[in-house]
Amino acid sequence: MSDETPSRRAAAAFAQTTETGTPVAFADLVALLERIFRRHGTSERVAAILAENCASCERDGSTSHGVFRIPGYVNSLKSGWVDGRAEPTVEEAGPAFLRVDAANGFAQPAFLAARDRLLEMVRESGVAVMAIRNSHHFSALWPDVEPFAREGLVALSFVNSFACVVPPGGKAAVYGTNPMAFATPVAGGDPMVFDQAASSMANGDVRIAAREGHTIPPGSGVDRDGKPTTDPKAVLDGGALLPFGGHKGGSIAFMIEVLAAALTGGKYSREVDWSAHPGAETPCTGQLFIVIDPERGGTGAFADRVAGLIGEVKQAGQDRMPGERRYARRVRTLRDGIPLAPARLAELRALAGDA
Ligand SMILES: NC(=O)C1=CN([C@@H]2O[C@H](COP(=O)(O)OP(=O)(O)OC[C@H]3O[C@@H](n4cnc5c(N)ncnc54)[C@H](OP(=O)(O)O)[C@@H]3O)[C@@H](O)[C@H]2O)C=CC1
Ligand SMILES: O=C([O-])C1=[NH+]CCC1
Repeated sequence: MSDETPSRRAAAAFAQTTETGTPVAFADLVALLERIFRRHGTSERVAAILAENCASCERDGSTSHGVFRIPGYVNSLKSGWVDGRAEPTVEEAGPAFLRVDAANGFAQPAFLAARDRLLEMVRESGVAVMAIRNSHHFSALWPDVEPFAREGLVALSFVNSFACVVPPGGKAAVYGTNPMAFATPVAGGDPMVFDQAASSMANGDVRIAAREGHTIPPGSGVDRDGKPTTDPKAVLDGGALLPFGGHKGGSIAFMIEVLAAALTGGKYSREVDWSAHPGAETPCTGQLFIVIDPERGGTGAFADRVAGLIGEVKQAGQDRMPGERRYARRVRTLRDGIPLAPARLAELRALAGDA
């Protein structure tokens, strides 16, 4: 399998340093992360949800949003920027529209608080929308959407983040790295899930590249003077990323600001102001879900048709579909343990207060 996206190359470079680390069983990693979250002020429920989510990212090799992010979660909690005990409120805005106020808490517990009702709405109406606001999303999106596809549904999700991406030709960062994810059932196989930033790279991968001393690919970002740079530190220090694919990625970043912020009542990436909370890292914005029952299309063969299309794509020469790398790593790490660099493991144990 080739891994040619710039951010995947950066993540792979990071992953290589951890592949040789201490193998940790998935359940043990979840338990360790849960202790960290509880120790830093989240409720038991929030700790369990975030620990499972973050450990799943590490298990699947989504390293830009795995345990690398734990100090960021902790710093946001310590700074008082995010409420680890927030109680989301769920409101019905119509027969197929849920509005969720995450109350300055994390996005995943807010999402899970409304998920069962969303599923009922999809079964009743064939489609339903969940609009979450005042939510901190600091993770990958695939853990949110993959389970829908395993339940036979098509799901889309969009999140905006904090201003660190300039519009094409622009000088000021307006957009976040703004990921979107899509998940569909596939007959006889795992769901096809793609989950990608609207920027050339995720901010997390730029930070990993800076920490590991790697350059980033040409065309990924600009420095504080708007000049192209391959130095990740210049991007982080007053510079910015570019959207992927020029104006086309710029339009997707724009759409995601509209769907995840304007529509939900969350903040635009540009409006995120954490200056009063030094150390905070989790952007407080919004998230939109659209979930569809594909059986309402009436073909009776939806998942077979998708499987057929994937067959044709591969026959035409694409060596793998999005998600397949993650699934392969999931099998491997559930069997052999998740390799963690000893220094990283020690850091996590210290954050958990382990002796
Ligand atoms: N919460 C937030 O605000 C943000 C979160 N993120 C998260 O960061 C993560 C990384 O984003 P990004 O760097 O854009 O992702 P990548 O470019 O690494 O990957 C994007 C998608 O393309 C797939 N893919 C990668 N290489 C190939 C290939 N050679 N052939 C076919 N498919 C391929 C990946 O599948 P696979 O996973 O199987 O490799 C993935 O679904 C995402 O999970 C995203 O949600 C990003 C920005 C902000
Ligand atoms: O990697 C990224 O771009 C981000 N992850 C969470 C907020 C932004």
